[in-house]
Amino acid sequence: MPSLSTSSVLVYAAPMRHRFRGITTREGLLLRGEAGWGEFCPFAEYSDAESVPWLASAVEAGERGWPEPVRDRVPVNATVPVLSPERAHELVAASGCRTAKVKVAGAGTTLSEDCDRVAAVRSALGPGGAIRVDANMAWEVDEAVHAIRELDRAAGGLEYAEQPCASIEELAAVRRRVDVRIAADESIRRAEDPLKVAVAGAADVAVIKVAPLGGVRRALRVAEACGLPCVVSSAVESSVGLAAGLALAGALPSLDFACGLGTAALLTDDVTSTPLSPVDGYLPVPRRAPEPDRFEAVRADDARRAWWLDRLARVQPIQAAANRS
Ligand SMILES: O=C(O)CCC(=O)c1ccccc1C(=O)O
Ligand SMILES: [Mg+2]
Repeated sequence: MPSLSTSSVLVYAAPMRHRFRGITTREGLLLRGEAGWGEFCPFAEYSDAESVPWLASAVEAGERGWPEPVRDRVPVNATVPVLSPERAHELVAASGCRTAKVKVAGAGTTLSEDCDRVAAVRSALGPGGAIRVDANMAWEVDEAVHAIRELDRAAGGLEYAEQPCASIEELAAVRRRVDVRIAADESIRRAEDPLKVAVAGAADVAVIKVAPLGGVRRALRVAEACGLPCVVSSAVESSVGLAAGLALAGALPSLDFACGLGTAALLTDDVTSTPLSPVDGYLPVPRRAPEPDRFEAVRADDARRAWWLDRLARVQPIQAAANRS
């Protein structure tokens, strides 16, 4: 993106319905190229170097667009933050989704609270639904083995447990000891070598995210190389960023599980009047990102806009150089 006029750069700040990953407002920068809109939204604490693939993903959307899809819709999971059982039940029942991903092991919470939340989600889904849990690396191996067994019982069967521990070696150790499938998330998106996970026999499922992997094409290569069934998941972007995730899910040769792309529901508002909110548990595979025609509703203040423009200006030259080499 050689010259970005400021009119084609929008910075949004959308409040979240529930605290998620420690954040209460999701921010990001939208940029427009020949092919459409792209989203650049690394989390605030990410370094400039870590933000490079996120920009590559936005530039791909803006300048090239995405490869041809092989399906026109994608099943998605409801994403359940650390909430009371009552609110978790409500959220899942209202989602229309047949799969729910429940966040567990949140700071200051107990396993018994997690079990109660998971049981409430089962009652909302009924016996035919699928429940997965995500511990975001919170457990040690023994703790994970114990928690996964308890949660599996409380859920009446878990589809998989996502990233129970931090390291690949720990994931492999847990996987040998439990009957529940193990999914790798952080191990893939922040690993130097994303494929190490499969090699180590550490996971049954790979969670892949477009932005941290540097765009749809690069994520497709990671998916192919890892040789595992993939779940495409969001980084809780606006619908502009979600569209890239759907393009990836739409282009994967096979898709065996629901994707974590139903996260528009976690934001109180979106940048577009045509948000990618699931209907009956599915999202369409779009050819390009939706127009941010409701951007005014979530326009960031001048200070946050300046912060994002600064970040973009620092990351752009690094990304452009990486692209050339
Ligand atoms: O997978 C989902 O259902 C939603 C996406 C999600 O959970 C997520 C969103 C932002 C950052 C991290 C994660 C995660 O999977 O850990
Ligand atoms: Mg995860």
